[in-house]
Amino acid sequence: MKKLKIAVQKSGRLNEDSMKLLKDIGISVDNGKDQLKASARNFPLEVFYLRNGDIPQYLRDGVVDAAIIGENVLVEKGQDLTIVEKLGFSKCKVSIAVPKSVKYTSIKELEGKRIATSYPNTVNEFLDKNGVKANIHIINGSVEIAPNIGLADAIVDIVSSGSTLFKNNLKEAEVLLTSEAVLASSPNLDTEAKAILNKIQFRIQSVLKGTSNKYVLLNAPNNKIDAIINILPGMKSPTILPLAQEGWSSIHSVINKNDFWEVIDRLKEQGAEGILVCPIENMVL
Ligand SMILES: Nc1ncnc2c1ncn2[C@@H]1O[C@H](COP(=O)(O)OP(=O)(O)OP(=O)(O)O)[C@@H](O)[C@H]1O
Ligand SMILES: O=P(O)(O)OC[C@H]1O[C@H](OP(=O)(O)OP(=O)(O)O)[C@H](O)[C@@H]1O
Ligand SMILES: [Mg+2]
Repeated sequence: MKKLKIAVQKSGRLNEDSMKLLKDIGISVDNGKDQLKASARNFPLEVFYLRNGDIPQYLRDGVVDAAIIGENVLVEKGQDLTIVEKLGFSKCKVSIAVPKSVKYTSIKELEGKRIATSYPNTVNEFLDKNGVKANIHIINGSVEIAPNIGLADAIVDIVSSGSTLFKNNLKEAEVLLTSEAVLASSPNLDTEAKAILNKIQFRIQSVLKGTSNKYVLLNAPNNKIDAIINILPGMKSPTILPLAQEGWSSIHSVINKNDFWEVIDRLKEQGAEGILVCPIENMVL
């Protein structure tokens, strides 16, 4: 039976969440700290543990069919590759940063300056778009140190909390892109590989929908049901069941995680009691 070959970062920021996602979609596979590949026990999938930065070339060459990879790496090295699904973890930005002491008002100020980065294509594209010419110095790690040791006037690197910039006396000047982990695919998948990838995508979508929603159960007096239903949209419409206590009902529904606390406050105002909130593992619509 045909197996889909999927690349996952061998070690680093994406590894743990990528393996957790595979587990959450019901695929069990050995975590390969010391191995290059492993077969899933219960799904036609072979996992290749690779460096994030090498994955675009492997996808392009068809060595692997799909990958969990940082979107920023695809922007840098894989604009010809397809993003199948955004995965919601490892969110970060790729930004220009300059020393705190420098007055920065526009990208034009980087004309003729030295920029240290591990993302030369991303930087060149941004500079070209803005009609600025600068000298790019490619550095593979600890890019933020470059201005402090006199190697560059500015840097372009990943920013998340901003603490690495802060520690190095730098400030964010421009955001070039925002990124998160994505499921990407090779350009030339055959029908069988596509079918397996579709199954994986469907399962991922169900898990992502589940984790972005919560299941809510509450009790309410019958004369408040209409007001409460207006607050709770639910998937189709809320479920309403009579309670043993006369004049009361139990209402069940699904709420988006982002609206959660605000909705709960409004439910309480309308007389909801005994509110239970449960996580949703999967949501198949
Ligand atoms: N501080 C961060 N916060 C959130 N996401 C991040 C952060 N740093 C990196 N990432 C994301 O995780 C990906 C992997 O980063 P990591 O530092 O683990 O590996 P790397 O050194 O870029 O890659 P390789 O696997 O090639 O060694 C990045 O491409 C980016 O998408
Ligand atoms: O804004 P922050 O939250 O500080 O995150 C940004 C830092 O995180 C990443 O480095 P990482 O810790 O992955 O180390 P690395 O440079 O060795 O990859 C990235 O290269 C930045 O340096
Ligand atoms: Mg890193």
